[in-house]
Amino acid sequence: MTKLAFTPAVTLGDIVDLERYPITDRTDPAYLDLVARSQSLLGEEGVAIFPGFVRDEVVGTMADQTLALHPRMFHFRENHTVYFKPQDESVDPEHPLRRLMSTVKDTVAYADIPADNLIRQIYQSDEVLSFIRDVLKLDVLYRHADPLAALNLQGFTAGQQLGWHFDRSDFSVTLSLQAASAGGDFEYVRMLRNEHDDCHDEVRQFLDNPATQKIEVLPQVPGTLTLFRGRYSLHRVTPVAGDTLRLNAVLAYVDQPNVEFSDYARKLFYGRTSVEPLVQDQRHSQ
Ligand SMILES: O=C(O)CCC(=O)C(=O)O
Ligand SMILES: [Fe+2]
Repeated sequence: MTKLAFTPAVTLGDIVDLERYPITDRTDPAYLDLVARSQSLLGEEGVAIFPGFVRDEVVGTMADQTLALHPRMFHFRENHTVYFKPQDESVDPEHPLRRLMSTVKDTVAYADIPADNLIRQIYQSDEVLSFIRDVLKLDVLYRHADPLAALNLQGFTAGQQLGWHFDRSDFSVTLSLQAASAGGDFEYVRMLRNEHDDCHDEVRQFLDNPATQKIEVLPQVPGTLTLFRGRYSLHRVTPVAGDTLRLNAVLAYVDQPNVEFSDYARKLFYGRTSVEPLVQDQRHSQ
């Protein structure tokens, strides 16, 4: 794959395939058609994917820039319930309110992503923000204001994974940068709970025997932008195998301005509460 050397004059059109995704003109009939199709996909399937959103020759550079940060990533390891609620010790051990899933991944906080990383250009783009807002049918959408959580890069090495969970947010936006040689697929079960019911019985049945539900799979194709509604659809990233890391970016957008993480959440996800970089020893301490 040819690599694009970084120059400060790189424009959005050098990075995003604007012929395929004409997001710079929100009155273009092709744009309106793209948004309408994506809105119905997201409504019906809970997911809308945009393959080739980032041009092939650029995504390799983004993967290299991410890989260069790997030694500085925070090693995140947490056992959690699928609901991310504290374990309920009063129910039996196999109950989903007590059963623990394992998540292990390496993360780069926003503050640690160098200014010349091309992923910043996508996150800072107002055109990308408006496109996502239009597909989500929202009147307003903001970049996350947290200096650590706004934009993250993730790396999954062999054995690392994201355990089954429901998101605490209505939607997520991710960009795949590199696929693992094996594993690292995104799997989901559509609408396994709903607004009114956490569906403990169905979730328990599924965890006991995954064949009780239809599992859909999104293989990771570099350059693909994914919008996913994960609050009610159970999902995970399967354990990575082999030497090639699964790399992606998580772009955090919210429907309110000035949203920041609590100190507790910062410490949990990034190992620190301030924007100052971690000292080496703390990064891979677990
Ligand atoms: O890495 C991914 O593809 C999904 C991430 C995810 O589900 C999450 O961060 O909640
Ligand atoms: Fe998730």
